[in-house]
Amino acid sequence: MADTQTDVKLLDLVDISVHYGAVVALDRISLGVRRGEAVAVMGPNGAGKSTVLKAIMGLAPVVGGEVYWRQEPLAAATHEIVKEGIAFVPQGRRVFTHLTVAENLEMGCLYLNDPAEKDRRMDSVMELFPVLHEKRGDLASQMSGGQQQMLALGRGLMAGPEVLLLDEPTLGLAPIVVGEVFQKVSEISDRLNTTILVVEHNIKGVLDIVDRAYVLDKGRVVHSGTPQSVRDTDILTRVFLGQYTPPEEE
Ligand SMILES: Nc1ncnc2c1ncn2[C@@H]1O[C@H](COP(=O)(O)OP(=O)(O)OP(=O)(O)O)[C@@H](O)[C@H]1O
Repeated sequence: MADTQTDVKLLDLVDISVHYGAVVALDRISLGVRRGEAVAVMGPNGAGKSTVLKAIMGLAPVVGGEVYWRQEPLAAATHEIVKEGIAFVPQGRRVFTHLTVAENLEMGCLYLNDPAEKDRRMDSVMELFPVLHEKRGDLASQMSGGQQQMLALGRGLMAGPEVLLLDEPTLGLAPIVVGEVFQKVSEISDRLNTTILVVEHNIKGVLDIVDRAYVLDKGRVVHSGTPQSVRDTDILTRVFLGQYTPPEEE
């Protein structure tokens, strides 16, 4: 459960702007996640959702603002961020298809020089995802899309993260599998108490498993609050139909 008594964020983006040349992908957005929370980032295509995660990972051209991690500016290089306790599960799963399931999982904690801890994490991931245990010797290429997504989540967990960043975990999956992925994300949040920031296009599914949500439109936060606060407004309809006008322009 999140520490909702305080507004202290474990991961906090303050006034972040990202420009890709003339394209303003993020325009002074502020959003964050408290320890133990599961938070969704939603919005139409091109709203800037993936860029939020890339800005945290040092993979986007941030031109203004600051990313704070445990209340200090996040200064680690992209390849070092996982050691800080932040794991990124990218869009499209990106598993290593020519490696086995177990080898893919090991890739999640390459930097770890503690075989006992590696085994402990492997056991914990296999317990959470029985299918990965069952198929541990199979090539990842032999797995279905849903199983590859479980593998991608498992690989992220092998880093032993405090925060898991998930970019569209249900994209391209069959409806029946979508429910299973949300169920697993929910278990990761509830059972492992891992803090989660998830970008997701499946509004209904994601609102059922998060504590809070941000709605983005054209690089700005246009709503933030509990899932119920999102359901109670017509903000999503307006942004998805392109009918949202920022207050200062109304
Ligand atoms: N590498 C890039 N070069 C140029 N423009 C980019 C790049 N990456 C993203 N953009 C632009 O930045 C804006 C935000 O993109 P982003 O991918 O973050 O949106 P999104 O909300 O995740 O969209 P989607 O739901 O389609 O994935 C878009 O206008 C996009 O075209």
